[in-house]
Amino acid sequence: MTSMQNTGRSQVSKPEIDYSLYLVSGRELLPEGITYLESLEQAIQGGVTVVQVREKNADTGEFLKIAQETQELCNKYNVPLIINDRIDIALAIRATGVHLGQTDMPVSVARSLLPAETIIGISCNNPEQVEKALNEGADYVGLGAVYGTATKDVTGKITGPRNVGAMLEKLDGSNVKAVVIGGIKSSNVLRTLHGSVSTTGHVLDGVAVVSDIAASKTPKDAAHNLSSIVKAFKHVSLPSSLATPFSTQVSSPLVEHAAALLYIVRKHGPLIHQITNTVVTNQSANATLALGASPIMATSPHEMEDLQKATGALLINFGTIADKEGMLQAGKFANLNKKPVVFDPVGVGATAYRRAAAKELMNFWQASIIKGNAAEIGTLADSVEVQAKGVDSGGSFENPPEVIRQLAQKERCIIVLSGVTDYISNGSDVVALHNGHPLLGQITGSGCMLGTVVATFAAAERLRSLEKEGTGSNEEGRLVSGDMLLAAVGGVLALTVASEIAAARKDVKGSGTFLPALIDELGRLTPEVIIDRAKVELFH
Ligand SMILES: Cc1ncc(COP(=O)(O)OP(=O)(O)O)c(N)n1
Ligand SMILES: Cc1ncsc1CCOP(=O)(O)O
Repeated sequence: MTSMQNTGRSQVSKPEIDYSLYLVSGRELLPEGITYLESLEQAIQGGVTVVQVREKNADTGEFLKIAQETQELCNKYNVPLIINDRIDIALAIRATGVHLGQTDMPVSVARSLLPAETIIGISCNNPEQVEKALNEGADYVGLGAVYGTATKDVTGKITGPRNVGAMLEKLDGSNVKAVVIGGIKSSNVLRTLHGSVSTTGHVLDGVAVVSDIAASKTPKDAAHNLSSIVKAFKHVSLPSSLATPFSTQVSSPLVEHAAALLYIVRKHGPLIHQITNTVVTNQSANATLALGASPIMATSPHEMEDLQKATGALLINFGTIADKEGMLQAGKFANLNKKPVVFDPVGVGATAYRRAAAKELMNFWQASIIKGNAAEIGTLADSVEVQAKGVDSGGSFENPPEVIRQLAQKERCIIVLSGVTDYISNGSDVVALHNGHPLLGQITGSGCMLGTVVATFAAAERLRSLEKEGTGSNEEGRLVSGDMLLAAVGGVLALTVASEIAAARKDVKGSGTFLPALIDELGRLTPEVIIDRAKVELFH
C-alpha cells in the first residue's frame, strides 16, 4: 500500500494494491494452539500482500473489534485491509476497501457512501458480471469459485480455471485487477494461474485464499509457499506475450532439435506413465520400450502421488475411460511435480459422458499437449465442422491451422491434430508435418501410439531443458520445463517416419505384419533418419 495510483476513470488517487496473495480471514478454521492474530501476523510475514476480514457469524460489535485488531496488525506491516460486505465497518475503521458479493449493495451505491479513494472489489462468476463490474466502477474482481471448497457453499458456481480467461478478457485495456478464489492451494496455484490466462494474454493479478493459510499450523510457511509460486509465475508471464510459457526457445532449426530428443530418450530411458485404453496398452508399452524409454501402465488413484515423482511424463488416453479417478489424480500430481501431461481425448465427441469427463479432467489439471484427430479436436474447439464417428474422425477442417491455433490459446497448451497431414500449434506458430503412411490408419491404436511417442519426447524435452537451464528462477514459474512444441514435433516425426520405413519393408505384406515392423523401426530410428525424411512446413 505504499504508492498511489491515478485511476484514469476519475481524478481520485487510490492506493495501489499488490493483489499477489490475498488472504481472506477464516477464524473458524484456525487449528488449535494458534490465535487469529498470531496466524495473521505469521501469514503476513510469509508473504500475504492484502488482507480481507470476512466474518459471516459475528455481530456488529465483534466484527468491529476484529476489524480494528486486524487493521492494527496490517498497519504494522503496511498491508492494505479490505472489509467483506460491511460498508459501515469499512467506514468506521477507514479501511482501504470493501469486498461486495453479487447480492450485496451495488458497487455504485457503495461508491456513493464511501470515501472516493476506497477500493471496491466484487465477486464475479461469469463474463457478464465482470463487464457489469467494470461499468459500475469496481477496482478489482474476485473470480470464482474456481474449485470446490469446504469453506463456503459454492454449489453451481464452480468455474474451473478454463473459464477464468473469458472473464479476464473483459478487463483488457482497463486498470481493474483480478484475483481468483475458491479451493486455491499451494498444490494447484501454479496450474491455476497458468490455465487462467485469457486468449488475449490477460494474466491474473493474484490469488485469494482462506483455508490453505487460515487452517495451517504453520501459516508463515503456507503463505510463503503460495507467495513464491505466484511471484515466480508473474516473473515468466509477461502479459503482452501470450506464447511465452510455451514458445519455441531453441534458435537452431526446429526439426534438428526435435529429432535430437531421441538421443535424450535413449540416454536417460525416462519412465513414461500411461493410463491408456485396454485395446492398445500392450502395443503402446512396446512402442515406448522400442524408443528406449520405460513404460508404466498404472491406473490406481492411490499410487499416483508416488508415481508422479518418478515419471518423466504422463499420458492420459481415455479410450475406454474406466479409470477417471486415477486420471484425475495422475494429472494433478504430474502438474505438482512439473511433469509434462499429454492428453489424448479418444472419442471425446462420441458421448455426453466423454465430453463431461474431458471437461472435468481439463479443469482439474493442465495438459501440456492435447492430441486428437479432427473429430476430437473439433469437439474440444466447440466446432461443428467435423462430426465424430465413434472414435474415428469423419472429415477435416477447412482451415486446420486456425482451429488448432485458437484451441492452443484457449487451452493454454500445445495442440496436435493428427491426420494425413499432422498439424501442431502452440497458439502462435503452426507446424504442418507431411510424413506418414496409409497403413497407420489400418491398425488399431496408431493414434494412441502417437500419444505415447509424443509423451516420450515430452519427457526428453523436459530433461533437455533442465540440463540446459537448470532449475533457475525462470523455471520456477513454469508449469513444465522445456518447449513442448518441439516435443510434439519430435514425437510425430518419430512415429510417422518409422511408419514410412516399416511400410516399405519387403516383409510387410499388410497391416498384420506392419505393426511389428513399426515397433522394430521405432527401435532402429535415428535422429539423422528423421531429419533426412522430415517434411515440415512452418506457418507464423
Ligand atoms: C477476493 C474475494 N473474492 C470473492 C469473495 C466472495 O464474496 P461474496 O460473493 O460476497 O461471498 P462472501 O464472502 O460474502 O461469502 C470474497 N469474499 N473475496
Ligand atoms: C469466500 C469464497 N468465495 C468464493 S469461494 C470462497 C471460499 C474460499 O475458501 P478456500 O480458499 O478455503 O477454498
